[in-house]
Amino acid sequence: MRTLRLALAQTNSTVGDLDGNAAAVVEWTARAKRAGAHMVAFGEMMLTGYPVEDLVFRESFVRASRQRVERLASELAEAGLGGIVVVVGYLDADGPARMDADADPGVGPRDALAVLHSGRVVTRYFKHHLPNYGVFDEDRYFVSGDTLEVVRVGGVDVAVTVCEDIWQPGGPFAVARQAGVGLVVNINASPFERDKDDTRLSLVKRRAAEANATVAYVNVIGGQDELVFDGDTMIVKADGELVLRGPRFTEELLLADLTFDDAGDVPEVTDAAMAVRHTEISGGSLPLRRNLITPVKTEPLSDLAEVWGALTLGLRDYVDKNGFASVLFGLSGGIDSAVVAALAVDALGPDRVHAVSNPSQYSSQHSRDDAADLAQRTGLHYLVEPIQTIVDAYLSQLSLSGVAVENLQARVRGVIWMALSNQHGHLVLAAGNKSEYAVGYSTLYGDAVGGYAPIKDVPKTLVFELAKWRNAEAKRRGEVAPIPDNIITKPPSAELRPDQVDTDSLPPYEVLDAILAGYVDGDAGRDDLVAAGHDPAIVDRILRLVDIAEYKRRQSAPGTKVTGKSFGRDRRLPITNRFREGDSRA
Ligand SMILES: Nc1ncnc2c1ncn2[C@@H]1O[C@H](COP(=O)(O)OP(=O)(O)OC[C@H]2O[C@@H]([n+]3cccc(C(=O)O)c3)[C@H](O)[C@@H]2O)[C@@H](O)[C@H]1O
Ligand SMILES: Nc1ncnc2c1ncn2[C@@H]1O[C@H](COP(=O)(O)OP(=O)(O)OP(=O)(O)O)[C@@H](O)[C@H]1O
Ligand SMILES: NC(=O)CC[C@H](N)C(=O)O
Repeated sequence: MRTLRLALAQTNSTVGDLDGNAAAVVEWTARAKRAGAHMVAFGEMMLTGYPVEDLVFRESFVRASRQRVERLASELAEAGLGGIVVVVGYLDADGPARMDADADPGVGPRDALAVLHSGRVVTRYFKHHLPNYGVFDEDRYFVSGDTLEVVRVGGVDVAVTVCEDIWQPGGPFAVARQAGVGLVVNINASPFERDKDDTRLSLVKRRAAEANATVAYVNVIGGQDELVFDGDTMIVKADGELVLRGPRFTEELLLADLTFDDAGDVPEVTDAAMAVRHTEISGGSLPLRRNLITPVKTEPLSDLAEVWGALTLGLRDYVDKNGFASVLFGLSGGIDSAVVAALAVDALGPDRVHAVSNPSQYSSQHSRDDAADLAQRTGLHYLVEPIQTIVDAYLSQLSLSGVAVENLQARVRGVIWMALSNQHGHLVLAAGNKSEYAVGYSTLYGDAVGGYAPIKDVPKTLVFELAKWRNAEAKRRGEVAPIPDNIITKPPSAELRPDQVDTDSLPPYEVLDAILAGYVDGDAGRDDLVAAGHDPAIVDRILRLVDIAEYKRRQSAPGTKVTGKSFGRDRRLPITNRFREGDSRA
């Protein structure tokens, strides 16, 4: 029997920061070595960050990545870490991108993995299955690898694979079984989506059974524009036993001692879906420290806790990775900006959060009081900048009425936030939720301004649930609840005209969100929604609102994806579009 002490480094990388990411690999490898690990695996594209999008088309970037991985191998050896096997994701290419008309279809950019040892790149593996759905566009960028890489480490045969390789049957995992490997390492950049942890665990179990091997699944964490990576690193044995499960949303080095039969002679694999290449790093048993490793088994998070974790990490990383010291937003005393405030304080600490109350003649006293109360509870910086004199100055010059006057108020607020941003360098946050983005219920260049929209993918009904959950969480921890109860219980209102409430223009949010879940997230048609029991007149009205608001969404700030289908890359629709649901009915 052979024992391999495996380390899985669940780390946070930054797109384009090759030196910073390489330094993190050296630092975490040193930690793995101190813990007595023989092998350490990092996430997909750890060296470049993920996804690098059209940077793939720049030869200079590809070259920088290729050179950096070679240099990383020597830096590890220079740091006395050459004896540990390091598996790390990076961008490679063995030919020009396919957008080049003369490109050979068999070569091009590769979503690659390098195995580093003794100061050099011992071998490379190119991702076989390329995801090309939802937020992924890998057929645009990469050429699929066709060779499974097996490295022998301490007499154990280890196959290495990349992310999507584990999501599809019949690929590298089936070939790994034919190659008789003991362990399959799968390195990931798998973005968060509600309930994805349940999907992942059963997926890893299925692939472990398919490979008849232990599977080590390592995922990155961190925010990258609209995506947030949630970790959930795990090890599962061939029989489905869960050996280790890492935390969500935090960096962690996870360790396990894994026992295998001797690898013996290399089996000949013929007639497999992929070729198999073997590289021997060390055939003899590796020395094992006597200290016992008890692998971590993190308990799953509740649904709301994981959404909150994703939203705070997505916001924090957007702010930090883009170099902002602070954020600013309008705090109305309504539920949306209250939840954004609580998230921002959790993500950044109250000292980096600035909220502005901009009362107008229609702002109720309770909204002003609720905003001030929230500021006091959370300790964020709070400023009151009334807008009425500025609105009146516009109205004295322009003859406006109705929605134009409503929108003017929202726009004056937007101008104030952007002026404060320009003056003090705060990132402006847009407080709109997914239901509002869906139906266009926001003012362009008004409350929709901002560089980041933290709850853009959170339907209004979920905004309420999160507010209640966050307050209950505070109570459980013996802390002050951040959101005043009145904000949660009062009816939502834009307060842009006397006695306005959201239900003047929209159906109740429970009804709206159920229709949006079908139409936006599920791509259901009008007839499917009516057949599902929704009121036909409401369906017709909502679908029309969604269709004609495409132009607003296209101009909107990015925000953290938490649902199966977020606005943006997940859902791409033409702005100029005359198709209306129902038009094609016979
Ligand atoms: N296809 C297209 N492509 C490009 N631009 C297009 C366009 N169609 C209209 N436009 C432009 O967009 C303008 C209309 O958009 P916009 O100015 O935003 O105005 P609009 O959508 O007409 O009104 C904003 C709505 O949002 C509601 N609101 C505002 C603020 C906060 C809240 C809340 O509670 O969260 C709700 C408000 O009550 C009102 O119903 C047009 O005047 C035109 O300039
Ligand atoms: N009086 C105000 N002071 C500061 N910001 C405001 C004010 N009114 C609106 N805003 C900003 O405009 C955004 C949209 O306003 P709106 O009133 O629709 O949202 P809300 O008050 O957060 O939530 P809801 O009205 O849905 O309960 C707010 O989230 C807030 O950022
Ligand atoms: N980077 C990838 O290949 C990710 C795709 C995969 N289906 C996931 O969401 O985890």
